[in-house]
Formats: sequence, structure tokens, C-alpha cells
Amino acid sequence: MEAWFIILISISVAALLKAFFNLLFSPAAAAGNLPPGPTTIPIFGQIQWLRRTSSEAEAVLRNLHAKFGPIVTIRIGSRPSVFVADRSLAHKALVQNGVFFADRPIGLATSKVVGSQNNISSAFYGPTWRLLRRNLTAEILHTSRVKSYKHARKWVLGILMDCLKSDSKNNKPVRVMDHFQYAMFCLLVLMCFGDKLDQKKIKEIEHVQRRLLLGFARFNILNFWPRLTKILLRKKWVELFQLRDDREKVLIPLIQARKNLKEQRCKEDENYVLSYVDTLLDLQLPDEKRKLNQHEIVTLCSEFLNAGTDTTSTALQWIMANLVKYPEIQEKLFMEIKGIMIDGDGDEEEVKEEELQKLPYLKAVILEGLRRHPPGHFVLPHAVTEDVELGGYKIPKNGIINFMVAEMGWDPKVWEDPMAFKPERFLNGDEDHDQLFDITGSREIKMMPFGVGRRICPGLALALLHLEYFVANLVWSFHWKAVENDEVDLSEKQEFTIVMNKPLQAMISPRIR
Ligand code: HEM
Repeated sequence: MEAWFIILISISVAALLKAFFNLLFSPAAAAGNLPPGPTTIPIFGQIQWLRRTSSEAEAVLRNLHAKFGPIVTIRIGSRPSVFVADRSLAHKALVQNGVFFADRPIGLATSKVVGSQNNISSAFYGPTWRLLRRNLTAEILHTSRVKSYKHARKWVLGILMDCLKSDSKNNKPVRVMDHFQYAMFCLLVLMCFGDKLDQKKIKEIEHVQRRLLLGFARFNILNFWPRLTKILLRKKWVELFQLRDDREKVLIPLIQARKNLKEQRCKEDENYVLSYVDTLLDLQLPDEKRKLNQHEIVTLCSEFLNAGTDTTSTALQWIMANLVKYPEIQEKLFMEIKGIMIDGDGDEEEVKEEELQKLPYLKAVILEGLRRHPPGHFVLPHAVTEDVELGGYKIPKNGIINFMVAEMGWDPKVWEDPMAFKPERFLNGDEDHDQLFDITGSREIKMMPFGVGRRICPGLALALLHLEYFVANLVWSFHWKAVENDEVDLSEKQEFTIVMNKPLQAMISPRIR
């Protein structure tokens, strides 16, 4: 206890001095006309801030915005962080002046251990980011490639349905989140490593990925002053390195296997479905004129799995929770699906992907879920490439700027009764779903669950497809009901994404159609 106290005091005093000097000599301090915000003593501000959960931080920010306006600065340690809550300022920054706002801040020391900054989401705005992002969008996420994973989606849907059927036997409530997470994880694993993996292998990958993802926040303290924590908190650093090595032990053999398979088969086999790893094995880094090494490929695969799994399964859980809470919306959706299933000549058991285009109310339900419960309440932090003006203030070069996603989707100036779940708000009357809603915010931002502009989520279309396909089939196959005396509780908590504080449990029974 005493040793810990001394360690903490030493870290705090040392960091106080470091932050104080940084503050005195940082260009941001010299800039003068940053957006307004509270004055804090840097180090204590930093400690307070780091101890807050994201929901607490959001509440503090809401108060600050009420006091200082839609753009505020908070000093987290030596560096000012700007927070934007206003849709038109976000549009001005990310769409109209996108080139200046598309960078990312320098990664924290712990992120560097697991390879971030070498992946798409953390890469600096430049040729490497461009190459990696273009590879993902052009090789894996474009429409025709996504179609080639159709059989994988059907396989995963079958697994999910079997789990739900088995868990709902004997009229027991089903806790769905683990099943949703596993299903979304399977989809991404198959796209990443090819479609020949069995469930045992997939579970092994899920285990190492989740350990790192959910445990990562525990290592935040190491970023406080890495040189010092490497001495004082050595064991924690060792633990982090161990997690990284465990991930490599599982992923590197898969990459190697794919490399061998690709060399043997890809030329002669026309049924060969290209995986994300295959594309990474071919890439050539523009500046260094070399191929990616195995560690870099592990980092990119890991990003692919994390970025597309938790976000989508979180959104799926929120949407299903609302369908349980509001049976009339579930019924309306079921009737819409029934309409196309009876008209069509399709297999009665499954709502096929091609049918999704005929379901505007389904799309409205998904959009309303993403508006009301965006899986991330902030986009990833952006950094600016040079001094720029925003809302009459100066954002200094390399300054960090954050955009408040949830606030924008709940703006009462755009959305009537914004906290209510009303899919109808996305139907424009003529039921032409192509005209439904521009979620990319290119002309105007009304909500931005996927971000907007140059760093917009490249997995947007894939995520919407996964959500539409799974929600449609879950509602088509099962009747979802609240557990008696246990109302669906929509309160939130922060994990990797913003999840349900009390995970969804529901009574599920096969539909009698
Ligand atoms: C409902 C599901 C999803 C949501 C809500 C979501 C949301 C987001 C958000 C808010 C960002 C940050 C945008 C910014 O910083 O301005 C982002 C970035 C990213 N997302 Fe997604 N995402 C989802 C699914 C996916 C999927 C399925 C994939 C991949 C297959 C993916 C891959 C990425 C990548 C690689 C980035 C980094 C982009 C960059 O920095 O250039 N996401 N996503």
C-alpha cells in the first residue's frame, strides 16, 4: 500500500513538472485564440479526465457546451483537445475543409505496442494510409467482393439461429449479446482469413482478440509517462507485451497458411474467394518500397476484426432491444417482410439478401437504431495538419479535435422528440428507399454514426448489409417478447463501444406464419 502511494506520488509530481513545461512551451499555448473552455491545472485535469468513463466525460462536455458554446477546448495534460458538438461546424471541418482535418494524433505508447499507427484508423493522413484504405475498400469492401461472401453470411445466420433455438427451449429468457458478437465475429473472420475455418479456430481467434480489446483500457496508466512507468510498472508492461504475443501466436499461422494456399490454388481455382489477408500479402509500401511484414499484417487483420465486430453487434443489440420494447414496431416490420416473402418466389425460411432492397421500413429501423444508439458517441480523434480556423477560433497545427456523434444525432433542431425511437421519421412518404437518407452527410450532417468526410468508416455499407440481413431474419424467424416483470432497460455503459448497461434478455419463440 505504501509503495503504491509513493509510486503514485512520484508519477504525479514528475508528470506535473513535465506537463507544466510542455504547457509553457507548446505552440497551442502560444496560439491564444483556441476555442473557449475551463482553465485547469494540467496534471490534475489529466488525472481527473483519465478517471472518467466516456459517459461521465460526455455529461461534463454537455455542461461545457451549454456554458461556452458548440466548440470547446479542454486541456488534457499538456495538449489542448477541442470538442465539437455542432453539426454545421462538423460539416465545415470534415467535409468542406476535410483535407486539414483528416490526420490522426500521435498514438499513445501502449497503442504502439499493439501496432496501432500502422493500421488504417490510426495512420497519419498520407500515402501509407491512402494505400491501406484503398486496398480495403477496393479489394474487400466493394459490392461485388462483398457478394462473394454471401455463402459465409448464410452459414453464420444458420449458426446464430441454431444457438437461439437451443437457448430458447423450455421457454427460458435468452441473453442474446454473446451470440450476436460471435456471429458478427465469424463473418469478419471468414472475410479476413478465408472461408475454410471451423468454429473451434474462430473461437480461438475471438478469445485472443477480445482479451486485448476489452483489457486494453487497463493499460492506460502506462501512457502517463512511459519512461517512468517502464520502471515503476514493469509487470504491467510485460503483461501488455504478452497479450500482443498471444495474438501473434494465433494469427501468424493463419496468415502463413493463407499464403501457402494462395500460392498453390489461386491461379487454377475459379471458386477461390479472395480474403483480406491475401490482399495484404500483395501490398507494397509506397515510401519504403517493401512488402508488409507479418507483424504489420497481424495489426491490420486485428483492426479489421475489431472495427467490424463490436460496432455491428452493439448496433444489432440496440435495434433488437427496441423491437422487443416496442412490439408495434416489430409487428410492422414483420408485416413488411411477410409482404415480400409471400409475393416473392424465394425460400420461405430465409430473407435473402436480394430481397432487402424491397424493405424500406427495415432500413428505417436500422437508421433509427444508429441515430438513437450510435455504437461510438465520438468519432476517433482527428488531428489538424496546419493552423486552421473553425467557428471563429484557431485550431493549431497538430491540435486534437473530437466530434460528438451522439449529440448530433439527438439535435432537437433536426429531430422532433429526438430521444424517442421512431423509424417512421426516415420514411419520406413515397417509400422510395434510395431517396431515404444520406448517412454520409456529404451535403448536410443530420447524424454521423459512421463519421463523415475523408475518414468516414469504410465499412459503412458492409455494416448496413449485416444489420439489415440479420435483423430481417431474426424478426422473420422468431417472435421477440420482453421477459415478464423485466422491462427492457435502455440505459448505457461504456465498453469498447457504448453498450446496454443491462444486456438484452428476451423470450424468443419461432414464428407461426
Ligand atoms: C455499425 C457498425 C460500424 C460503425 C457504427 C462504425 C463507425 C465508425 C466510426 C465512427 C469511425 C471513425 C470515423 C472518424 O474518425 O471520422 C470508423 C472508422 C473505421 N471503421 Fe467503422 N464502423 C462500423 C463498422 C465497420 C466495419 C464493418 C468495418 C470493416 C470491415 C469498419 C472499419 C473501419 C475502419 C478501417 C475505420 C478507420 C477509417 C480511417 O481512419 O480512415 N467499420 N468506423
